[in-house]
Amino acid sequence: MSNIGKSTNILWHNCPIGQSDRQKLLGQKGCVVWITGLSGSGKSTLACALSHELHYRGHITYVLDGDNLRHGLNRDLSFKAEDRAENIRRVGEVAKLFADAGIICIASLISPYRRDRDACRALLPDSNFIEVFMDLPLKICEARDPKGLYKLARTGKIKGFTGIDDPYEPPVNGEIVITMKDGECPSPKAMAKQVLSYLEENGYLQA
Ligand SMILES: Nc1ncnc2c1ncn2[C@@H]1O[C@H](COP(=O)(O)OS(=O)(=O)O)[C@@H](OP(=O)(O)O)[C@H]1O
Ligand SMILES: Nc1ncnc2c1ncn2[C@@H]1O[C@H](COP(=O)(O)OP(=O)(O)O)[C@@H](O)[C@H]1O
Repeated sequence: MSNIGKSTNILWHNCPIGQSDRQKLLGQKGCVVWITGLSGSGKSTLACALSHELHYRGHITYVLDGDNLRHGLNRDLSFKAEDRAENIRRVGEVAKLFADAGIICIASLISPYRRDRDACRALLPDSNFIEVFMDLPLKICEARDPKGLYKLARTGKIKGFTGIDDPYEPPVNGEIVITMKDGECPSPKAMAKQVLSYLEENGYLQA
C-alpha cells in the first residue's frame, strides 16, 4: 500500500498487456516530443507539420497543444507561475500515458520554466522525452504576433506575458534546437524533417 500526495492506501494494478506489446502492434516506440518556446515561435506549426509527416509514413501521433488544452482540461488555470507549473505537470502526466500507449505524443506548450520541463522529463523512462527548443528571437515572434497578444502585452493590457514581463528559461541540454539559418526561419516541413530525422536515427520509428 502507498500514500501518494493526498491519495492514501492505494495499490498499483498491473495489466498483462504492457507498453512493449502495444509498441509491437504499432511498429513504433511511444515517446514524448516536447516543443517549448515563446508565443509565436512556431510550436503549434511544428507540432502539426510533424504529426502530418509521421501520419503519412504510417505512424500514430497525438498532439497536446497548450492553447487547446486550456479550452478543457486546463481551463481552471491562469498564467501565474504556480498555474503554469500545474499546467505543465498535468500535460506531462497525460503525455506519459500517451507514450505508454505506444503513441508518439507531441506536446507544444510555452512551458517557460526549466524546472517544470525537467519534472516532465523525469516522468518518462529511458530518455523517451525529446525536448525541442524553438530558438527564435523575441523580435521575430513579436513581429509575427498572429493573435495580437504581444501588442496587448506591450500596452499593458495583458500582464505577465512570456518574454515581455514574464520569464522564459531556454533549455540547456535539450535534444533538438530549431534555429534561424542565414536570417531565415526553416519552413514548417524543414522543421518537421529535422525532428523526424532524430526520431528515425534514435529508433523511435520501429518497435
Ligand atoms: N500571459 C500569457 N503568457 C503567455 N501566453 C499567453 C498569456 N496569456 C494568454 N496566452 C496564450 O496562451 C497560450 C500559451 O498557453 P500554454 O499553456 O502553452 O502556456 S504555459 O506553458 O502554461 O506557459 C499562448 O499560445 P501560443 O501563442 O500558441 O504559445 C497564448 O496565445
Ligand atoms: N517555420 C515558419 N516559417 C514561417 N512562419 C511560421 C513558421 N512557423 C510558424 N509560422 C507562423 O508564425 C505564427 C506563429 O506560429 P504558431 O505555430 O502559432 O506559434 P506558437 O504555437 O509557438 O504560438 C503563425 O502565423 C505561423 O503561421
